[in-house]
Amino acid sequence: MTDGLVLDSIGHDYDGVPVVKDVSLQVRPGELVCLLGPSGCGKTTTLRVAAGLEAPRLGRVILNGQLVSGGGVHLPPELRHVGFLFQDYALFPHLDVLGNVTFGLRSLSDAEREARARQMLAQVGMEDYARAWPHQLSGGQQQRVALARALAPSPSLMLLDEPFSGLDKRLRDQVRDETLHVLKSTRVATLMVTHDPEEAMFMADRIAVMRGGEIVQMAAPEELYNQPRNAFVASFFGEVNLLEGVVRQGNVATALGNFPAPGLGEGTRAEVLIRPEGLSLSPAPEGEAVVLTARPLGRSSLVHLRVERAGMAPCHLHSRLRSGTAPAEEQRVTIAVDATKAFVYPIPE
Ligand SMILES: Nc1ncnc2c1ncn2[C@@H]1O[C@H](COP(=O)(O)OP(=O)(O)OP(=O)(O)O)[C@@H](O)[C@H]1O
Repeated sequence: MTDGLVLDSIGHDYDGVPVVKDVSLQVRPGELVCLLGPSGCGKTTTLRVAAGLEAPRLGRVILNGQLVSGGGVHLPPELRHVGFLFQDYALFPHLDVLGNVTFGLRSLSDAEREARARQMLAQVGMEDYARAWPHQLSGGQQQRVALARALAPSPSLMLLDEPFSGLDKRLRDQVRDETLHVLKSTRVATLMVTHDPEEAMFMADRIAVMRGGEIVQMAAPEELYNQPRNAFVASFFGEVNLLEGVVRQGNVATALGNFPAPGLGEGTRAEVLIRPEGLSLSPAPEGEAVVLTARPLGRSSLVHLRVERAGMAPCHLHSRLRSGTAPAEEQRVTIAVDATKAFVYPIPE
């Protein structure tokens, strides 16, 4: 038996238009997995399938070893033992905080319900607000109560859909941090939808990057950043410099020199993506690049470069350097490339 959530070859469409295509993933107890991708790529539909709000057209959903969707079975959400946290926290306005958190604890005695609810409120730092009304709470406080309410029945799976997008930036960072710690301490399996790569990297043990209804790559954040499978994933996780060329004898020739292109055939058009922090600069009167501007951005500086190499079209690149180490404007420099921050992919025909 596999604990946690298993989505096995899920396919779903609306009015005959496929929006989720052959999605398989697993979320283990104690693990937080993010579905990440641009608007309309099928993240929410995948989450709704896991919740039981949609019956998938293809594939199976298995929760703690029990088949809950597929093969003629479809268990409704209320029988799945799943906790929800969505963007609009939707606390019940006619119940106070304690009433909201005890709401889902039907099978316990009154005293047990209250004890459990108070325990959950303490876990999210809201024990002093048990008798407050939702409208008296800030957005962040409402979100914490919603988290306590969702976790109170000890669900076997938590589903979060853009849960922080209604909060302003400073509050969002704080609530995100608290939510991560509470989820981790309860060891509940969690599947979360976000379109924000930074948020996914902050929250997730593993991220499933989606595009056009499919999972393009699923891995730990570090692996996605350092070993992206294609140009879409590489550029989704941060700025990249883009150079193009044609493969000759196993290399792509660019304005920054040759890059190995293992596995790509002679004459293949290829793109080289290099993260700005992968370009380091040394002042040199005969250098191939000139500094256009250098902008301090807190801990780092972003240097704009114009690269001129004989026989190649000039190109504009960005280098990100430790603050205080940027060369002066109009300085000539040579560029060294950190090969671990450069990625070569064939350009699709
Ligand atoms: N109930 C529905 N009926 C018809 N089409 C729908 C329905 N729900 C979603 N869609 C469409 O299915 C596609 C996938 O939507 P989904 O909400 O799963 O994507 P998403 O990645 O979560 O995007 P977003 O971040 O914008 O919510 C979109 O093209 C959307 O317009």
